[in-house]
Amino acid sequence: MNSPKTNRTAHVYKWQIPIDVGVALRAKRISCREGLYIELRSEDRCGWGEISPLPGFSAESLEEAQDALLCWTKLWLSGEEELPKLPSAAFGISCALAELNGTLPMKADYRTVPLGGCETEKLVDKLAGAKGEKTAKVKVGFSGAANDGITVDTVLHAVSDVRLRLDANRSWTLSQALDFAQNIRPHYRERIAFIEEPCQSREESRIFARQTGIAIAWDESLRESDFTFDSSDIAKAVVIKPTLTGSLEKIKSQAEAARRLGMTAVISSSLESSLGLTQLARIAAWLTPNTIPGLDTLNLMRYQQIRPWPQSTLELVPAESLQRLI
Ligand SMILES: O=C(O)CCC(=O)c1ccccc1C(=O)O
Ligand SMILES: [Mg+2]
Repeated sequence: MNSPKTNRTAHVYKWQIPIDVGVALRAKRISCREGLYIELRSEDRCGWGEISPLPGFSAESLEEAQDALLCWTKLWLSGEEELPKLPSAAFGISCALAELNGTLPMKADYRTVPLGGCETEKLVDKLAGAKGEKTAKVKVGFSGAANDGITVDTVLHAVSDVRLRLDANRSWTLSQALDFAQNIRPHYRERIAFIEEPCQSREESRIFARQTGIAIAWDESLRESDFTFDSSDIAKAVVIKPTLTGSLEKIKSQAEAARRLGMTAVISSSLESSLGLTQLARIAAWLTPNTIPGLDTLNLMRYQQIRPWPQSTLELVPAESLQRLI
């Protein structure tokens, strides 16, 4: 059901949250996460969305996203519906519209895959004590490829029921990536669910997968203009970051394209605030019900806003405390 064109109201909020990005962002360090919220009302219904382009990852700036959002809001109030082109704005607005229209299911997947760097002892301790499905995500590519391989092998050896998602963010040449694999015992390699983007080029990453038997996933590649879903692609998974991708419709079509090819689609964070993250948990439960999403980034932030993540002990800042633009 679409909202009637009369009785519409809208607010836009601007916010900043101190953040310690740790290993999540590599060289692109930021100390403050900034963004916008849109709040749409029609009759007695309400929908929220988060628009927070990620510096170093989004092509658009916050200023550009804000201009697009304010312009769209004016048009929506007068009865228009068409989404802006900028991915962060299209994503946040489409979430707000989906909430308003009741098309974003409430059921959420609040499981996360704990995210960390290659600090063996910490990781082994944390995983040894974990219950249920043991999957962790480890950022590699910081301390030399061979070293990373040794660490990964050690963790797979120490925690016999762990599965790892690894992320190299295109750090390695093919020969470095092969050095990494060389240090992981072949029978442990199947417990690497995937490694995201091991090499600088897609073709090298594919050679790495063929030569080592280690599953690879596309993250950055998925958002490049020459990327296509291809049934002969050796990659086992794709990482979908909605803030960097666009509308819910586009997210849905990528998740469906992956499923048709038998690839795993993983909904993942672009360091959204708790409002956006809880919506990503709902999107994951809806579109990728058999896959734990990659949303372990809330604890990098100083506090939550508007909506709390269940079990989080971070302070929750309500809408009334945020700066309202309209
Ligand atoms: O995917 C996850 O599990 C966590 C999110 C994450 O790693 C990330 C977060 C922001 C920007 C880039 C990345 C990345 O995948 O490299
Ligand atoms: Mg990644």
